[in-house]
Amino acid sequence: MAGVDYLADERNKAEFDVDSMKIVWAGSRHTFEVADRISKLVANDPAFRKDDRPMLPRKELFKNTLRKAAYAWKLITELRLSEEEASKLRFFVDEPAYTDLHWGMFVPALKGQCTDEQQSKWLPLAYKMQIIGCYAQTELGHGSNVQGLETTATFDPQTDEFVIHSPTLTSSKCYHTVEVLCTWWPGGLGKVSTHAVVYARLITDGKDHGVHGFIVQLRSMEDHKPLPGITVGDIGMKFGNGAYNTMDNGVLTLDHVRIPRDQMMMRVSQVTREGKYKQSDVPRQLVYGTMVYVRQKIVADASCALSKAVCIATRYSAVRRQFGSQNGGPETQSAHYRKSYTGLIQVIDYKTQQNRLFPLLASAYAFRFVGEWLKWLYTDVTQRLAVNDFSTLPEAHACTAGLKSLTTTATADGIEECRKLCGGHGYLCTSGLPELFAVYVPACTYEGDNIVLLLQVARFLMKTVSQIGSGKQPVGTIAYMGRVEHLLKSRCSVQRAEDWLNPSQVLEAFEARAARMSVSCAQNLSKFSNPEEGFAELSADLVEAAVAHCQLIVVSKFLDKLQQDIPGKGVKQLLQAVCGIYYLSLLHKHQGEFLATSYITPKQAALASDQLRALYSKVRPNAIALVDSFNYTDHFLGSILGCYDGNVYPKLYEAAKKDPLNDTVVPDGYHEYLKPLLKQQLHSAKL
Ligand SMILES: CCCCCCCCCCCCCC(=O)SCCNC(=O)CCNC(=O)[C@H](O)C(C)(C)COP(=O)(O)OP(=O)(O)OC[C@H]1O[C@@H](n2cnc3c(N)ncnc32)[C@H](O)[C@@H]1OP(=O)(O)O
Ligand SMILES: Cc1cc2nc3c(=O)[nH]c(=O)nc-3n(C[C@H](O)[C@H](O)[C@H](O)COP(=O)(O)OP(=O)(O)OC[C@H]3O[C@@H](n4cnc5c(N)ncnc54)[C@H](O)[C@@H]3O)c2cc1C
Repeated sequence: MAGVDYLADERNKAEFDVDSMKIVWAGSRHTFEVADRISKLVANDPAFRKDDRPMLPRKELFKNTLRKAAYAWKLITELRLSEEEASKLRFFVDEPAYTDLHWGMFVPALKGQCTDEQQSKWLPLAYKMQIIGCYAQTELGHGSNVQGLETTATFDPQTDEFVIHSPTLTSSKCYHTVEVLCTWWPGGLGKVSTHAVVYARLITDGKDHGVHGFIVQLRSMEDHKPLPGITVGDIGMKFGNGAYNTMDNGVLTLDHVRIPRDQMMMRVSQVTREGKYKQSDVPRQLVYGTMVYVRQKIVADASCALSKAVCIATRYSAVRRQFGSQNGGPETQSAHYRKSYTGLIQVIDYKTQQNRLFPLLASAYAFRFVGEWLKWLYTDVTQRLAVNDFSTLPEAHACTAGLKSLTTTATADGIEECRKLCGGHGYLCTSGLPELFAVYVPACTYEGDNIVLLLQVARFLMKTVSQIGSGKQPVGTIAYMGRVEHLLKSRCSVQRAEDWLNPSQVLEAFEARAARMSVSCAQNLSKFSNPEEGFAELSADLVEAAVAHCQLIVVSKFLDKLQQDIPGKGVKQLLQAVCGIYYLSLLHKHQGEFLATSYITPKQAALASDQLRALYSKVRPNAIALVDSFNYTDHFLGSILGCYDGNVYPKLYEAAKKDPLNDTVVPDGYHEYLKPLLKQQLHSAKL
């Protein structure tokens, strides 16, 4: 029946003010209002329909994405949307497209790597989309190993140009031979971009200066055909129907392509007219600056993807009933389970369901807050860099790399868990979860493979441990290492389950675990005469230490958030419970490490589990309101299982009827393949 809210009872149970929580989730009232307005604008416009994506053939799918992106741009210009509103519009359109790379990587690369003069030439064109750009770094043979890139940019002093070239064979220093060496993967490159920021080894006067960024025009502005020397195309279908196949990830070879000297991005280093290489006062690592920026964005995005999956799984878990009495008669399951008017048990009331779902709900909130903090950290480091203060760059690199790894791994795993939490129906495309997973999972690989990034964090940790006692006081997220002596000796003082709600107690537990794991790795490393050999041999332990450090950051930022003034009836109390679920579920999952480092005892671990169960009960009546606080429209969720009114079954039935396979009662192919088969069986049966 239209208009009935099947989740109304659930919503009435909420013990906190949902409207206030919506503002906490959005970050501010202003951000909430913008997001609310723009998400409704998108949801109410049929041009942004997306439920047909899994069914469309690739070419149609891609063209459809071009149409949506062009229409979105038309709206942005006609409605004179601000930068914030425009980026929200692209977000709520919710379709991977070349624009993600143009706005998300090309423009930031121009801003971060170009001189003021270069910016004044290129940025206005990019802002008006008179040129469309991508970020072309990864090659067929080199992704993680950026220093190993083989494309070259050789300065020609005769013409004042660089000659950009992809060699056809990898150089002999490689162990393997790749027949064609080309750029491979960049989004937006395959079919759309007119320009690219290409990363290549800079060679002047026969000397290799390592990898630098160059602005290269790829296609004619007249007819979109590739310019001379350029071969470019799409790399082919990727994981999942619909999903990321809206994006034209591309392949590019450059055959002695000439660009003017001033198209080298010259903020970090320059090549003079005479061909002299000059390094600015800024660290070379700033060439990697765009990656730091995007990793920070990816952390913020993780909470969006996870919260979407959690919203679907939570609403559906409240709708779905399994076991109990069919007719309100005697129970067939334990009386502990809350029963609905029908006598059937809502699956959300099973403790096993809560134990899988609520930590993910808590992670979505935790990632939201750590994402907010990381944005602050990034802004802070950018302001420092502007005045040549590079002191916080290593920490910013470690935090963005580590948190990108931690949050994307947990989110990808979490989306898949949400699919399983929805049982069989979670496997339907109409649940929204298969596509969400397929679109999200490459986040574990792009912008730095998650293990490779954790190894960067581990290097930072080992460096910090080696400097303990040198007088250099660790600061920021690593400040706890300054108290390492205390953390190595101290013991957890929890005596009752409620003691696990004490923030300082919790923080010390996570600090002690992280510090002990790092120190243990450093001690083991010191047994190797060759540190690099030791690092490689112990890399699995080092990755675990890096994860412990990153989890500590997320927990501490959630606890910090709770120190702030949070208005709204019951909002802070609920967030305290959610935060408790986040850290206690981590403690439970990594119990082995907390116990092995001897900070806690088995009894204290058991008390943590008792407290965790108590928090599940506290959160249960608020679960639907907690996911309503994300303020997602049904369009954005793209899921029948997660629809706001909970009217799941009729919608599933209607959607099934609309599947193209049901256009005819008798399927295409019946006369060719089924009828002869059935006839033959009939014939042999008669025999
Ligand atoms: C709305 C949602 C978001 C939207 C977003 C847009 C859409 C996105 C769509 C998806 C788009 C996907 C797009 C894509 O995928 S774009 C391609 C992304 N590619 C990668 O991420 C490659 C990953 N590899 C690397 O980053 C490097 O090669 C690593 C780091 C692994 C090693 O490197 P290398 O071998 O050279 O380094 P080293 O270990 O010798 O270390 C050397 C020194 O440098 C320091 N260091 C290293 N790195 C950084 C850094 N970054 N900032 C500051 N410092 C850094 C390091 O600490 C060390 O310092 P020290 O110890 O010497 O002091
Ligand atoms: C959907 C998608 C979009 C992308 N978009 C872009 C883009 O726009 N622009 C662009 O330039 N690139 C892009 N990429 C490329 C992406 O950045 C790389 O794939 C990524 O950096 C990983 O590098 P790789 O593929 O070389 O993985 P590899 O490094 O080959 O990883 C393979 C395995 O080796 C392991 N490994 C590698 N090195 C080490 C090590 N030192 N120690 C231990 N283990 C190691 C990894 O953990 C992994 O398990 C995209 C990739 C994808 C999937």
